[in-house]
Amino acid sequence: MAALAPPVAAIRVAVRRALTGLPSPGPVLVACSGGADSLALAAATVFVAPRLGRDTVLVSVDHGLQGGSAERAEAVAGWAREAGFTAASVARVEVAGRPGGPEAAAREARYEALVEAARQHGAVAVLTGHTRDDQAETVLLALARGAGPRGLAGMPARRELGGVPLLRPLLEIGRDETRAACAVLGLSPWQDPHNTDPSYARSRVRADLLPALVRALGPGVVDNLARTARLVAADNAALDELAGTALAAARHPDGGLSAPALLALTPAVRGRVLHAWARELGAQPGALSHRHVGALDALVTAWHGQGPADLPGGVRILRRADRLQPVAVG
Ligand SMILES: Nc1ncnc2c1ncn2[C@@H]1O[C@H](COP(=O)(O)OP(=O)(O)OP(=O)(O)O)[C@@H](O)[C@H]1O
Repeated sequence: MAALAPPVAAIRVAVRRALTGLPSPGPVLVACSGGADSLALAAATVFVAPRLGRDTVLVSVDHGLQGGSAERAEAVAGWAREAGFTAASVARVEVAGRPGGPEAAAREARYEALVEAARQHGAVAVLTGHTRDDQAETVLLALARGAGPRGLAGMPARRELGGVPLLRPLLEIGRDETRAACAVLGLSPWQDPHNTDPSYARSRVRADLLPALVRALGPGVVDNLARTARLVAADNAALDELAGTALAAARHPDGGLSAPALLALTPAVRGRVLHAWARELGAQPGALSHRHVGALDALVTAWHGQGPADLPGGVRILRRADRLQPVAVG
């Protein structure tokens, strides 16, 4: 019997590891664009999941943004049925009219459709094909925009998505391995023109920055960036836990927070407490910047009778005596 090609084996092992951690029985849903990463993921999942007693569902999202997108999504779903997926379908989404840039709008529409499909099929997890290279790009982009530890932690291997776990089993697999696996399996991945379009920052990182870093610093760079993300994520989890305890201790029954209690915290924990509190009060995480948290922090650490801090989502915080208090705007 011929030996299993190493990239195929590595991807199957990664998928098996991710699925073995799922607590409840039920099908898993693979989000597949037809690109090399998610195609390799789909091929591994349809091999591994049935051996663990799980059904498999594949969904290909048609964003309707490029000519031929509907046909391509249908072709991916057709391949999946032949490959042995229990169910495979195309989800057509409307991207226009959503807030944010086109990439963000497409992502939001895609995730909504995936959650809806997961509900329909009773899927216990949604799997995406993000790789170690995607993670390295995410870390570099976060570093360049000064995102802080939350951004440097990159993408988690698991998070909640509308009540369904979102799993990224390939975060420690290289893009060269997904391409090699597709080649070995005789699969022809689709090349997304967006991935090479220089008008996207991520494409420029992929095409120019990462190759330049590898040339300058050696081939271990991608792996090291991904490891940085894992290390920072672990520190973030510890700091978030401390912040949760500190937030509870600083709370006043009237809904405010004690300024002296906040002042006694280390800046790293205080920043997280204020960030968590602002989110709890309704400030949208995507719009909540360092500047907003800095204005809240100044009410604690640089108090000189200044006016309120206005946060996104119509949240206003002012300081009264020794307390930070939310007040109605308008
Ligand atoms: N149109 C789509 N339909 C279903 N899932 C998608 C679609 N686009 C992206 N995804 C999911 O999101 C993941 C990340 O997509 P993104 O386009 O950011 O990265 P990528 O590295 O180009 O992935 P791929 O090679 O699989 O297209 C994909 O691996 C896939 O699981």
